[in-house]
Amino acid sequence: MQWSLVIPLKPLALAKSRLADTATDALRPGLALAFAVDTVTAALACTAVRDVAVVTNDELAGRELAALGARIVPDDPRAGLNAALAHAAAAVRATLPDSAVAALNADLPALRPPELARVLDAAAQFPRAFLPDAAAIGTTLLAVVPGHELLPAFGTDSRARHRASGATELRPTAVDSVRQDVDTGEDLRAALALGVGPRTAAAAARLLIPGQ
Ligand SMILES: Nc1nc2c(ncn2[C@@H]2O[C@H](COP(=O)(O)OP(=O)(O)OP(=O)(O)O)[C@@H](O)[C@H]2O)c(=O)[nH]1
Ligand SMILES: C=C(OP(=O)(O)O)C(=O)O
Repeated sequence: MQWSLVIPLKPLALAKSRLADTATDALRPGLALAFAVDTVTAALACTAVRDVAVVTNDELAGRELAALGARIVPDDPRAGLNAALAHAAAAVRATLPDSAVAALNADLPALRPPELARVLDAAAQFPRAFLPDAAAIGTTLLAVVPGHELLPAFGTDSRARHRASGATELRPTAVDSVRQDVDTGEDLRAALALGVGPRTAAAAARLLIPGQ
């Protein structure tokens, strides 16, 4: 099965606020953009991915991610993450009504295309499925096959919400890079240990993280 991905991205100046103790206000927007560039680059290189739509109102990020080959969908609802994802999924299906759609976070700088393909192949077995994040509290991917609505419920404790909503929790092995979202300095160290993409490696090198 070939997938359309929808990837949400906040305005960079507001993004990754929980990294304030790790990256200054001057460096954080560039770091958030680096995560998104590495995430989208890996997503576009995945054999199971047909197309990638990024839902964002950030102009700079929109330009850079469009240059990589992503479609940019404006975050017209301006009503938070789940409204943005539902809007982007509808935009994708307005063009491709029978597409399989998966929402993927933009903060997966260690993402490896074969690991994403493994997760999407697993998701194809169920109407609606999700992958818990590395902390096992949140969600990094929510996927629906044709004929089913995404019904995103991302945010704090989204693993429990997605489970309660009837989505199947995926448990594939060897997919750490798809689960390693970066919210905190500790998450960033974990992602660096897995091996991040080149943009994040360059941005992180400016942070002087202990142990890097
Ligand atoms: N388009 C859009 N994307 C969003 C919105 N809120 C969050 N996101 C994105 O959703 C993904 C998951 O959000 P978080 O992990 O909480 O990232 P974040 O909001 O940048 O991080 P914090 O500021 O620390 O909460 C990230 O890729 C965000 O950029 C929104 O209102 N609109
Ligand atoms: C949006 C989410 O991410 P975080 O917990 O990183 O805010 C989520 O896990 O649903």
